Amino acid sequence: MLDQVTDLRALLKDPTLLPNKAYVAGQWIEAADGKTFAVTNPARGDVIAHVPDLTRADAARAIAAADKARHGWAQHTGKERAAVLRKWFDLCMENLDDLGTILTAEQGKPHAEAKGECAYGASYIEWFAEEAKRIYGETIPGHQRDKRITVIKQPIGVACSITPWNFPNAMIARKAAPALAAGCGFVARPAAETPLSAIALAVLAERAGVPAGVFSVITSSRSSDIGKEFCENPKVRKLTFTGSTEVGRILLRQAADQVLKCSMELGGNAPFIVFDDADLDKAVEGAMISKFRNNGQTCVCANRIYVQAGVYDAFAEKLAAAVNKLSIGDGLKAGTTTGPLINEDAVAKVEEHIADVLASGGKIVTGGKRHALGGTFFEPTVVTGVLPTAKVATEETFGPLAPLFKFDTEEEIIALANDTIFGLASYFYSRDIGRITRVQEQLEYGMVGVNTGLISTEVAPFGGVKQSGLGREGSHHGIEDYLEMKYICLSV
Ligand SMILES: NC(=O)C1=CN([C@@H]2O[C@H](COP(=O)(O)OP(=O)(O)OC[C@H]3O[C@@H](n4cnc5c(N)ncnc54)[C@H](OP(=O)(O)O)[C@@H]3O)[C@@H](O)[C@H]2O)C=CC1
Ligand SMILES: O=C(O)[C@H](O)CS(=O)(=O)O
Repeated sequence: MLDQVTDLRALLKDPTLLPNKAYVAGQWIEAADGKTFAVTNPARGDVIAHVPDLTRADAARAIAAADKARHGWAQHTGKERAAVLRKWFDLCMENLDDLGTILTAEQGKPHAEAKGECAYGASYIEWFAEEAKRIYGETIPGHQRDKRITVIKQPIGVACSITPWNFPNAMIARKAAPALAAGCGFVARPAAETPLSAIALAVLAERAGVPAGVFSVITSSRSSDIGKEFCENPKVRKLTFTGSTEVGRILLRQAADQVLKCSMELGGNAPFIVFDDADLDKAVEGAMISKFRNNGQTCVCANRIYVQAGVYDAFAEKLAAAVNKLSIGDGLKAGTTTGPLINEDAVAKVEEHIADVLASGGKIVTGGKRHALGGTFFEPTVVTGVLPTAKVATEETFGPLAPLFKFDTEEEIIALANDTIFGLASYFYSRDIGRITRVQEQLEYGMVGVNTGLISTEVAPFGGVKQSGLGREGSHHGIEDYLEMKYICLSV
């Protein structure tokens, strides 16, 4: 338990996973001015570590080191880079228990779920270890008799990442893995709330043989300063960001001056649709995983739950019964299924959305208020009678609120589901193949779960359309964002 731990390392099998330093140019460093910032456990509010509060100058040093080290790294064969990434994957899996403890302590999700995230993150390292060997070019029949045309793919150069607190391991792994597989240099800046998972990943990358300078981790509370360095430093050729659409817009504006290539995994507002012909028990199972994974703090969470009129009451009753089985508590306590929210702002957002639903006649079926545990713990909540004009219909709750909207027809629900600036994930349950075919093609989203509430995997292209992002992560598509295509015309 973390009741009064002032140093998380006391809970680890391998305390060397947390040097509580930043990793820059192959060195474990403090901030030049000695400044640090505290990392707190959201379940208890106690400080579990202090890490260096690096500056823009430190980020510039990491970028310069990456720009120097990347050339030697790119001269490795794909197979040689694959071997290093495979070793990194193996070390992540060997240290899964400790990586999970670190993640739970800084982010709050239950230990089993945290280990699941770290295995999910490692799966991207494993996947791109394999993709490193398959960066193929092509030959094209010449347009003239004396011309020979080839196309080769080369690493884009220095890539920088900015990642959120909700998946502090997997979001970095999902970016660093393709970048390193492609032969890039990589500088990661994790969220200030959750820097420890990134530090542990760097420890294991160093042990796996990633050359000094190729991979750096900038721990800093100065997100804007570091972001500006990433966008303005001419040595940087790629920015990859996961976080809110609001911050994504800021970064895209900043990146424009350098015409910086950007990948953006941004906000979502996923519809979860249950048709009359659905298997209700499977739909409830899918709604639970989609809505309450990470306590509702994922970009692909069901944000709006639409239930066709004929099964609305039955679904609401079944969902509330499942929600009431959740076990709220400290993520390091055995049996916990749901941890705290990340901070007070997150609690306020959930309270705001619930109050808004109630003000327009909605009803609480279960939950609805802060949990008796106090702090940022919140009762998982189901509300009915939600109107299309509710805030939760257009804003991302990012918390444990399941708002049930009623609908009548297929045409009506397609229009409602698509009526958003977002387009990341969507889900629907039906057993009618004609309806499944029509609906999956009409939903304007980057990802569609049909009769499932969990779609994230390294083998498929993860990403959104509209204002949910640019580019895809994972799958054989994921490495393309870290490569440049070169056309060579040889006159013979
Ligand atoms: N599409 C996807 O895959 C995902 C999308 N998201 C979205 O992100 C939001 C929740 O995550 P949250 O962390 O609050 O999102 P934020 O967008 O607030 O923060 C994301 C990251 O950006 C950093 N940041 C914030 N402002 C700036 C800036 N001006 N310049 C550079 N970096 C900055 C943050 O640093 P710091 O926290 O230290 O300030 C953090 O590391 C939700 O909207 C969610 O939907 C989240 C995860 C995945
Ligand atoms: O940050 C997120 O919300 C993740 O992208 C969700 S997932 O990849 O773990 O599904």
